[in-house]
Amino acid sequence: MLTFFKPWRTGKDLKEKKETWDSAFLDYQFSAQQKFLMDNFELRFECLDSRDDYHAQRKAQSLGIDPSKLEPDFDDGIHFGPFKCSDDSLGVRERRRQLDMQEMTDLLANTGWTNAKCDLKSHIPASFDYPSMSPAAWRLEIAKMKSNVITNKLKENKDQQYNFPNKYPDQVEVLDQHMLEEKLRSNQTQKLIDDLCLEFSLNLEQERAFRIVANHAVSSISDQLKMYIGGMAGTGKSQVLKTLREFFKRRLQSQRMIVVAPTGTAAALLQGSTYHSVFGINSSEEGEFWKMSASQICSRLSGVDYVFLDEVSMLSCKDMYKISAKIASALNRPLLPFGGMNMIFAGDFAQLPPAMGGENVSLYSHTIGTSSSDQHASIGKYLWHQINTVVLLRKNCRQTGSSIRDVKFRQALENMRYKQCTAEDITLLRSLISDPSNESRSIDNPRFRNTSIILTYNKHKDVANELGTKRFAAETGQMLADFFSEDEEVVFDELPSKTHDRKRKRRKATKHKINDEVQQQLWKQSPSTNNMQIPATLSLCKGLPVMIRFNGATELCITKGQEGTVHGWQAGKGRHGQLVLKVLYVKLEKPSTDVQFKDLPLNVVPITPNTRRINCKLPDDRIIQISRTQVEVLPNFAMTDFASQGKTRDPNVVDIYNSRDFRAIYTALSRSSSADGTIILQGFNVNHITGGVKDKGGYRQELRELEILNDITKLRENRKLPPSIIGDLRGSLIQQYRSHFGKSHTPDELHESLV
Ligand SMILES: Nc1ncnc2c1ncn2[C@@H]1O[C@H](COP(=O)(O)OP(=O)(O)OP(=O)(O)O)[C@@H](O)[C@H]1O
Repeated sequence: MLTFFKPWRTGKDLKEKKETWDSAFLDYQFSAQQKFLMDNFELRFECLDSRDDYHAQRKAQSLGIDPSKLEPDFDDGIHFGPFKCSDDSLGVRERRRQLDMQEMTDLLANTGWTNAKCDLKSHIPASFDYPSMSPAAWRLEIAKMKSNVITNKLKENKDQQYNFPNKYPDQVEVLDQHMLEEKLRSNQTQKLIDDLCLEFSLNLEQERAFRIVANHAVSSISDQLKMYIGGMAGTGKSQVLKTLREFFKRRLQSQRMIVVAPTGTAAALLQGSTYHSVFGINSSEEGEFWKMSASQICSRLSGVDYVFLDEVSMLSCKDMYKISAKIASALNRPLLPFGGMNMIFAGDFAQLPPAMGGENVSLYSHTIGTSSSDQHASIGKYLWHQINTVVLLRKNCRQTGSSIRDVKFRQALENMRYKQCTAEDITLLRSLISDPSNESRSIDNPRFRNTSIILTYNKHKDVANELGTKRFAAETGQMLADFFSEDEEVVFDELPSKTHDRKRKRRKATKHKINDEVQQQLWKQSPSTNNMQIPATLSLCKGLPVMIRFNGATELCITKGQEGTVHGWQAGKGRHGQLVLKVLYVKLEKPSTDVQFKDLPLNVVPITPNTRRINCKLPDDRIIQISRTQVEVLPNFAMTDFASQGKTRDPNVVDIYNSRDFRAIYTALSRSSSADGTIILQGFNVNHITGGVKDKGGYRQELRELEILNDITKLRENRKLPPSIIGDLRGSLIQQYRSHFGKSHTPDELHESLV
């Protein structure tokens, strides 16, 4: 403070040789203004603490916790002191959570869903002699197999690679005989494109989307492709992807296209990877923490010309920026959007927005770009507006039934996208609600009772999983084995009361054994009480349906969202003498590719425990940070709407009573392929699906603009695009379109609620 406020040229001006700093400080007469400034010196650090609190609140929100009830010291454990916990001090939030869970328990019990009445003994796998390998040895084996798959892929890529003419004009390139044979090849290629359209029975729009990419891929000089394939759920966006994959495969160029998605579940469905793992982007929600250099990403992108990113609605503007920046830095082309890589985005904006931040951070958010606070998000939105080729698919290939109810169901879903359900739609949707008095339309019907339920909150998922597990054990005549987590308390160093350094110090953390009383409390807590949903206690039996909850090795289908059943396990004793899982063997359900581990049956994979640092809620509402070691799987009797996005499910059981808005309801219901294959567990909020999207400015504008871009793309493909409509950006294209066709002109297929 003296150096700041006392005039000085040498140290002696500040204090005499024998004087202490303290006495020099006390002797100096600071002015009132200086004292005021000194009082506020800690302001910055207080702001940083507030920022951390805010982040913690947002995290809590994602856990379904009311942030207004958060204690001010919800941070990272620093204020926490030694753990103490007592049963009789239930916190407000915990009490409410338990009430909510009880409601769901009662609801399921009243429908008869919890009663054991089938004989499922055939679901128990035969006993098997597992190789006696430690978890570490299995981890090594997984790493080895994963690296083999990657090496083989790279080798295949190298063998298949041949030089394509340079895509960038004004650059000289030596062409070989290979290029002279191009004409012959181009005829063969056109035949291949035609054949594939027939083989995959592509409809008109699907074919248009496929041809745009395929022709781009065979053209010797093409601009960077920046494309979006949209359309309502089930219109076959993934089908176009399948056709493209086959196209590249038949041309021995599989390496040219990679497929990525924002979540492990979506990626697993497409046999792709999360974009985090491919581009080395960290994500706490997906539990992915990558340290990848630009050269590593570059080697991953070697030979890749197309990136297909599905479920784009779940991407935030910031995510878009990160993806572009990573690709540009890996390819060393910082001046080009996405580093010049051809990008194909697919998805439906009527489905769920990003999990963290929702609509406000989505690609169509109206608030992004209006403040200077988040430039990355603004750049991300600008990048999204670089997409100038749009194909909107119209024909619903999922709900294809021709019965009157199916036609009505399709219409209701179509109207739901625009929050414009009619009275007739509501009547139809009400007829889908589970009816205990009608055996065929009850959730207790054998057709529906063994299907996992799509719902909104993780706490409700916990209830369904717990009750479903008990029921399954009873129906298979097995005892449940409880496997407990190994937890350690994470204690942070105290921060000095005054920070002299401008730089904020990172607090060191040390791990300590948790006392038995608190450990018992933690083991009773359900998975949704921690931010990564790692179960404290896993109750398992053989054949039990489970879902893998971490991205271990996408190449071996050990991916977050992959479904399977328990095949067997190796157990041991933990620090508290409790039963712990050493290895869980999971039989994969419909894996995207067969996985064969040595000495294990086909598609049985070993899952070993992971150690993660998590925020865990105690019954008295305090949030503590612990380090938990556990096998990351959960029973699969329910899943959240986020996990369901992209799936086709028949039958489809949904609980949309708590859905946040029309997009969540639409996502859950549109998984189904027929009206009769759909059961709604309880009622729904009619206001969520009626009233139109007039108040959803960004969403409405996005849909309108995509329709115009779709029209422009169609005109361009048919060579009917007026020459005045040129450009590379959404804004200018739409402006020229409007000035050519008139401001009030709208594409023919624009939904009436968007007019
Ligand atoms: N041209 C087609 N011919 C026959 N079946 C098709 C066709 N296109 C798609 N399907 C089928 O329709 C269903 C839905 O298709 P798909 O999953 O590709 O839709 P989507 O648009 O990606 O859906 P979502 O938005 O929900 O992810 C799938 O079962 C798929 O096999």
